[in-house]
Amino acid sequence: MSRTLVLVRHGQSEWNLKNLFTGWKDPDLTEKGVEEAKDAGRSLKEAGLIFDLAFTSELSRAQRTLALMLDELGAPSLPTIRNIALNERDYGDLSGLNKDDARKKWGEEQVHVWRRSYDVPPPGGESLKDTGARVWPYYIHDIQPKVLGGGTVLVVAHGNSLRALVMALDGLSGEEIVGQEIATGVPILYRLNADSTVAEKVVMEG
Ligand SMILES: O=C(O)[C@@H](CO)OP(=O)(O)O
Repeated sequence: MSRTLVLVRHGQSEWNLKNLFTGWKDPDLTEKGVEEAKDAGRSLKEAGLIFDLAFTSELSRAQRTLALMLDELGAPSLPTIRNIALNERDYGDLSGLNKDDARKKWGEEQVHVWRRSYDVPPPGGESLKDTGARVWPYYIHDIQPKVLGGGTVLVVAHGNSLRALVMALDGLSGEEIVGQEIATGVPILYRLNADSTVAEKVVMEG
């Protein structure tokens, strides 16, 4: 019984590089992002992981990261399910704005609250709690059964959609999640017990 779940944030995007709030906007990966995706695929291959199924969002940066990883894993036609529930948090009116310009306009602290707090939404967008309210049910109904059925499942998504998932898997509070960052292209491996609790977590850094 593998019961293995691997979470990967997409590689660096053009808008990560330009320091823009991205949310549901759809920029491509940078060259560095392409390399990060390939490295993630290679390290999972070296670790001997053989996936049964992959999930990703409706956004190109995650889909392209997944495709690059699957090429490295030698599994380019792995069954893949795309769902909007795994999309990045909707950044609302901040989408497309430069993060430093936003800090100048609204102040460092307010921007940090919008970016990392649990339940304060950015103007016109989703809080992490709102994001979790779509990510977690999707995990429970669609992803978790595949893992508990004994599968090895890959999820390639986004910084905040994965923060919402990690918060629930790790049992973190609204205060604890503030300090959690998900690095681009660094696989986070969970092995689950039969009762769905986490048996082991490994962050596969370089
Ligand atoms: O802009 C975004 O959509 C996210 C992820 O890149 O940014 P932040 O890290 O500020 O939540």
